[in-house]
Amino acid sequence: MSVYGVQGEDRTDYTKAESKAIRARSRKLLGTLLRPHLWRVVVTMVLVVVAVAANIAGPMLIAYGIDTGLPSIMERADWMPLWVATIAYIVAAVLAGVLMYFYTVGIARISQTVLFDLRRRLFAHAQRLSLEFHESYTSGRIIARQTSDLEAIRDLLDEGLNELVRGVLFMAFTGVAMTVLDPLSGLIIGIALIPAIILTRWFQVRSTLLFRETRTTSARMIVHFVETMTGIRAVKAFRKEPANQREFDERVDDYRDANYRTINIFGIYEPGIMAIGAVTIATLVLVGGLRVAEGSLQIGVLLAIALYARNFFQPIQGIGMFFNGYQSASAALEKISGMLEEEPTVREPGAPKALPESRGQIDFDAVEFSYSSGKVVLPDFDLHIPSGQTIALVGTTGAGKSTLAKLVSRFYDPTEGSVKLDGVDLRELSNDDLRRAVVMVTQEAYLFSGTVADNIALGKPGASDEEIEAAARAVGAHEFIMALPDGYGTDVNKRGGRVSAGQRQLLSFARAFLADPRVLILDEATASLDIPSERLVQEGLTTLLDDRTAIIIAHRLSTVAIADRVLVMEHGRIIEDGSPAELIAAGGKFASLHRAWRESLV
Ligand SMILES: Nc1ncnc2c1ncn2[C@@H]1O[C@H](COP(=O)(O)OP(=O)(O)OP(=O)(O)O)[C@@H](O)[C@H]1O
Repeated sequence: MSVYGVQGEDRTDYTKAESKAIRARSRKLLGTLLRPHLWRVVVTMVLVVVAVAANIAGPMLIAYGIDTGLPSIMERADWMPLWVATIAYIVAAVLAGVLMYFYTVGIARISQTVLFDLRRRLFAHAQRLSLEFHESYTSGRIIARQTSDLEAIRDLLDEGLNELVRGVLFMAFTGVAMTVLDPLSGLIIGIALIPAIILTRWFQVRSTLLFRETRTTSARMIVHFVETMTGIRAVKAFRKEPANQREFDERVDDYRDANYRTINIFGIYEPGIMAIGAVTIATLVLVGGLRVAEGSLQIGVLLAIALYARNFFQPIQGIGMFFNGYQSASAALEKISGMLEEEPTVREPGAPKALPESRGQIDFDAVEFSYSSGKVVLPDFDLHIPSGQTIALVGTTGAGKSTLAKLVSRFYDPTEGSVKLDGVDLRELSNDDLRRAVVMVTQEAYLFSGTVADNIALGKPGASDEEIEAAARAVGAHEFIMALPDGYGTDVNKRGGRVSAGQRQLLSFARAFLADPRVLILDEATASLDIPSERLVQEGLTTLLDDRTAIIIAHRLSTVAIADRVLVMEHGRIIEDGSPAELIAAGGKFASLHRAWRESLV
């Protein structure tokens, strides 16, 4: 099994070599994200080192003030050392504050820029990837990459990393300062660090497991909720409410238990660290106090040691938490880097060929096609469509009609052979030329947020209002548009702007009319249309098909009447090919379909 791209995203049984490859991929991504900010990273690191050092100087200055400043006042009435200590203390505090501000702002700027860059890259990449990718990688997963995964990385960059850097520096500097002031105290704090590390390690291992459990139980709870609500009609129709409620209760129960357990370990960890801190301070004060009494330690030093020790263990919790954030962020980064590793299967050529002036002749030359699953959908396909012809594709479900349409619009490339438009292999055309020449109107007739006019104008960016209206008139959409609250300016997502399925279809016809492609592919949606809307759509269709090559995946036999030629497909092959009249006369498959349809009308 491979770990390339998003494959194996759900696997947990990676071999060592595979894990290494995945980690290397994440590191590489992180590298490319951070490299442009390298100097800024260095500057912020210098800032934080100096800020923490200035902060650490405080207790030492207090020790100096007490041990040197006070005796010199009492013995020589010399106030100078105390003044020096006080002013230095203030300067150090202000310096630490100011530098910490610049560090915080600097690190936030880096992390925000990195996140911005990553978000943009992900979006651009997801749009660039071929339809093949999107047909197998669900939109839910892409959304998770763009939301929860990026949030995990954001949490780490904004909070976790900051706490780690400050915490580690603070502890290291404090340890050094204590050792310099009094080596014995340094040794004591060093010894106290051992149980603190053991406890933190225990917390880290437990909390990783528990956080994972909270995430899983919460996801299971949400999935059940979403499933119930999206299927609420079926739930009510089949009286599934009590069963669903029971299941939901169980999942909430699991989630609650997981949360209890998490809170429980926090309840042990935090007081545990506090207790270690308290025992350490007590020991330091006791040992230090005895030595002060003995005269081998100055009182100011003892005070500084106590001040240091009081804050010493504070950052350790943040450092422990960092590793949790780190784990979810690195899992997120692994998934994101996997998606970014995917390459479009349909690529634009480096040196595209120009499309000759012509009106859309299509040729399938010895085309063989299979989806990545390996099943051959079109085994050996030859087809010549002269320009201007209107083709109706008919056939049983799964025969390969949509596949053929997807090959003409180059959403996929053939496995063998070639598909040509006006004599040029589609693989040699630029995306711009191809999209201008071939337009596919899908069943869903998707409307984007914006006005009716915006939606029609998608066919030809920058189209004038007159052009938009002319297109709408041509396909017979003008009347219903004028009846909308704001006419062409109606927002399609607002109440009142809601359009019916048939009207949506007409809007997508107007869009295609405005685009004026050489080749139009139409996956005709029918089920949702009533007879008057169907008639409306039929009229729009006739205008739309004029003067261009058209391939209609015909679910309705009434559409077939306007076709010049009918292709009947079965198992990826054309089994009948001719004008509607010829095929009816020949008495084959199409004739019997046609007969059944005529009978159903009576
Ligand atoms: N994205 C895909 N990945 C793998 N196999 C696919 C994919 N899309 C379609 N197929 C398979 O290819 C075959 C042809 O499908 P296609 O959608 O072209 O049929 P169709 O004739 O358009 O059917 P319908 O009338 O039901 O839309 C089917 O067996 C289907 O299972």
